[in-house]
Amino acid sequence: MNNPHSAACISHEAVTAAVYATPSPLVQDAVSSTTTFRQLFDATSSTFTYLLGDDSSKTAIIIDPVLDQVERDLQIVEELGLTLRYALNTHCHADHVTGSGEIKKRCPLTKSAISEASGCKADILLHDGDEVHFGGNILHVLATPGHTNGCMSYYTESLGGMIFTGDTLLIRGCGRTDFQEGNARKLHRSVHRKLFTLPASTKVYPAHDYKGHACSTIGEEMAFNPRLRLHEDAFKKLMDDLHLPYPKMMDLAVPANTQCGS
Ligand SMILES: N[C@@H](CCC(=O)N[C@@H](CSS)C(=O)NCC(=O)O)C(=O)O
Repeated sequence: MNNPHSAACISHEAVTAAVYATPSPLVQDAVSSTTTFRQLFDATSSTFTYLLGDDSSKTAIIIDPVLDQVERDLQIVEELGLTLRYALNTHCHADHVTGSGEIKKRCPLTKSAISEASGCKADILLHDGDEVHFGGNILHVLATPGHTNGCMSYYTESLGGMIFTGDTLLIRGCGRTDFQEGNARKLHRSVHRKLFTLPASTKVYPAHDYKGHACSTIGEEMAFNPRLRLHEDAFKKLMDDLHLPYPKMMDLAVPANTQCGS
């Protein structure tokens, strides 16, 4: 099924208005039964995978699974008695192969999802303002292009407010913008116009960390992120001058991830 509106979404306008207002009315009125949250790490690619479970319905979602860690991830899902409904990707990763396809093979009830703008195949193609429901919980989909054109961040009011930023916003850093339609100005605008309008207490969970961090908050990143504190022109110059080597697995990962969980 390629239509997200039947499977995962309602009321785009209401969500968009609520998510961008500060403080969000949804944050104040949130009713949620998410009590299971796991941050998992793949040391080879320095990738974080997130598992969120709804304790009432025992349904769960996984964000940015890594192929090499599917065994580990599904063991936790099983041990906690959860049923995976969605395997979401924040974008088409260039440094590792997504676990979505393998998870779908082993858990037939799980649907893969990624943004339509990514150009990747998946069961559900997401758009800005969509919602992903699991049990009593809602994940709000925010388009945050810049690292790639199809980058999405996922926001939930559960557990005091969490944003899964993919490679858009890293802790005290951000995703590079020198390939896969990367665009420094777009990334700066995504962060300042969307992520930095969330409540300051919102916890930030990125897709990667290379320095030993695990979590931050929107308020902390607004104050201390050395890249995103810069104005747009200075940010673009900094990003244009990074000259980082390409990810080792890029030539394998991008074609594989374009097929995603199809
Ligand atoms: N050495 C790693 C790749 C490291 C890297 O380029 N990370 C990306 C995200 S994965 S495409 C990035 O945006 N980094 C930002 C930065 O400032 O380092 C490998 O070979 O896989």
